[in-house]
Amino acid sequence: MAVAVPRRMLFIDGEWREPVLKKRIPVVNPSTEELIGDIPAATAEDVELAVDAARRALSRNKGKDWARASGSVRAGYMRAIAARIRERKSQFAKLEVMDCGKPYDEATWDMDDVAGCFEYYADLAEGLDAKQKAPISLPMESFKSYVLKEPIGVVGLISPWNYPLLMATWKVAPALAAGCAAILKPSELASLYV
Ligand SMILES: NC(=O)c1ccc[n+]([C@@H]2O[C@H](COP(=O)([O-])OP(=O)(O)OC[C@H]3O[C@@H](n4cnc5c(N)ncnc54)[C@H](O)[C@@H]3O)[C@@H](O)[C@H]2O)c1
Ligand SMILES: NCCCC=O
Repeated sequence: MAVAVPRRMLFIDGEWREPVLKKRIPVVNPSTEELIGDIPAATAEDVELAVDAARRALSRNKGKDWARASGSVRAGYMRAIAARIRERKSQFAKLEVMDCGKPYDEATWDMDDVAGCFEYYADLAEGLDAKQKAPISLPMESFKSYVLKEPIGVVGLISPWNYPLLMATWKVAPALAAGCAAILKPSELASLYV
């Protein structure tokens, strides 16, 4: 059942980095109470870097790369994430068993839910394209009005320990579908999947 615990780092600006202050948090397997590894402890310094990178990502290429890309472009990335989750389902499930003590079968169902959640929001992202600039009927023909759906920008997401990857996905997938840039702060109690 046990899998090798990878050495985790922070993913900021498209690359894996050590935290600025190099602090780490021990990871204990709740079933065996063994120390099985550690995870990076981000501090305000790392958050500043992440926020800065997220803002730059949103404005890159005048927003056309992500925030103002079509919903179907974003959906393509989200379906690719879902496919990779399915490919590595067993590995992720085993890490969650060691990380938060849930049964393997349940962790496996959770991974199916994770992939399904990315696909669900990919569908919604595609649906956004058809709704974009939907006209609003007004009583005077000299005025025109329509609905323009825009991402709110950079969002900060805090997720819990008990369904680590699934609860992160419940927050990350809708944010990506909407065209936001997301900064995820997973639980310090269960973050081996990151
Ligand atoms: N636990 C669940 O089953 C569940 C289900 C659905 C959604 N959620 C959502 O997940 C989120 C977390 O839920 P939870 O049950 O872990 O709640 P919680 O209140 O126990 O959250 C604790 C987490 O919040 C972090 N936190 C608190 N203040 C912070 C701060 N100022 N800066 C950075 N991190 C801070 C802690 O480090 C910890 O990781 C909530 O938004 C909750 O609505 C949880
Ligand atoms: N099936 C997942 C439920 C997660 C928490 O509300």
